[in-house]
Amino acid sequence: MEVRARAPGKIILAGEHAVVHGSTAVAAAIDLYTYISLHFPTPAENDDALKLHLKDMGLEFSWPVGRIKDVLPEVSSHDVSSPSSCSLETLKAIAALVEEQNIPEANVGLASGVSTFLWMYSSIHGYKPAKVVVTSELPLGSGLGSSAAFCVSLSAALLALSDSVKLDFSNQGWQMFAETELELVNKWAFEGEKIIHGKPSGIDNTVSTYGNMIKFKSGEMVRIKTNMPLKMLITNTKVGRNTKALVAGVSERTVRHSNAMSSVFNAVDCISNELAAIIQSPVSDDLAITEKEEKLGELMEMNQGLLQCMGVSHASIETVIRTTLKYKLATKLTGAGGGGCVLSLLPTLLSGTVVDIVISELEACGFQCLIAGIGGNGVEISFSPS
Ligand SMILES: Nc1ncnc2c1ncn2[C@@H]1O[C@H](COP(=O)(O)OP(=O)(O)O)[C@@H](O)[C@H]1O
Ligand SMILES: C[C@@](O)(CCOP(=O)(O)O)CC(=O)O
Ligand SMILES: [Mg+2]
Repeated sequence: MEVRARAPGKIILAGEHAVVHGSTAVAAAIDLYTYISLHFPTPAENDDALKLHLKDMGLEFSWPVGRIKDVLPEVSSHDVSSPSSCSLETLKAIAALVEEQNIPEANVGLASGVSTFLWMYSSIHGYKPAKVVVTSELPLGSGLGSSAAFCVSLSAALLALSDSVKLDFSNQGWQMFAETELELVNKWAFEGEKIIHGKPSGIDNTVSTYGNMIKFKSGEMVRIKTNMPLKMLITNTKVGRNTKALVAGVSERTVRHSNAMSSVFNAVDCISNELAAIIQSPVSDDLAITEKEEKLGELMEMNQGLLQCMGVSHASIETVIRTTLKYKLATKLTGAGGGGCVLSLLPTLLSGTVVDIVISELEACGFQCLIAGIGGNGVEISFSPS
């Protein structure tokens, strides 16, 4: 039996970083996915290793299950139905297992993903041999939530073949989990995100699990139904950055200037709530849509100004803002910032020719542009006999 899981990436329309400090944020799933396949060897295959194949990078890792048991003797006693956090001590032991694999210098960022894998796998399946293959359509470390899509798809695949979840294996094609199972998938994924992000708000794993569009505050999600067409140009500045370091930087600034930062976070909270209200309000005609788009654009620009206050913008992001402003497009960073991806709102009445010109100007700067579908399904799984 083999299971495949796929989980989407996301864009944050408003509220990144502030959401870590209790403000509201608004996020939507995008139609770019991370895929995980999980296969338990048959006795005939006589394999006693846990194998992880990161196909896009051409990297394969393998641990004898006995070695994992020696290094992590406690981890398999986890109650799968109630996830808890990975302790610092366990994380240190896992780091030794990761180090043995000699991840190439150019891919060191993957170490936290590999640690997350080892912890989630052994917590849910103990010391059982398996082969796990990962592929992703998402750029890693770019603000589109690759870390959450990885944790959610991994959590879904692992739980799908665990005793804690009951599923219909005979179903063909992609299928969704029931509500209580989704909750468990999301909880495990959040614990995984903690290993990668340090202090995640939970918005990324939640939108990747449930899909569509959500409003999120202090761990609570409210589903949003869009009442207007929403088209965003996503520009990847290709400047690498790390969410954990950026989140920590904002926290340090919050300690230094607590009153000023709490006003910034409060302003972001108002922006996210207003943005969500606009997206949800009914529209009667094209004029109403144009008015709503103008308000959304203004709110995105205000949010970007506040992200700059938090210290998470970057020269490459400012270049995208300047370039798109020539065509009157509103732009803000999405995700952790510091480089990574930037969103520009494409109004409904904007001509395709202008969009093409903006894209070619941005690509001439060395950036990469894409227009992703917004608001699709969350995590799904599919079974195949093998
Ligand atoms: N497909 C994947 N395989 C292995 N690790 C992954 C994968 N996707 C994400 N990760 C982990 O997540 C990290 C990127 O997460 P992060 O810095 O939060 O950026 P983002 O979530 O915006 O892409 C990677 O460096 C890696 O450790
Ligand atoms: C900055 C933050 O708000 C979003 C991070 O998203 P990403 O990992 O850059 O895709 C952090 C969080 O909410 O956990
Ligand atoms: Mg992330």
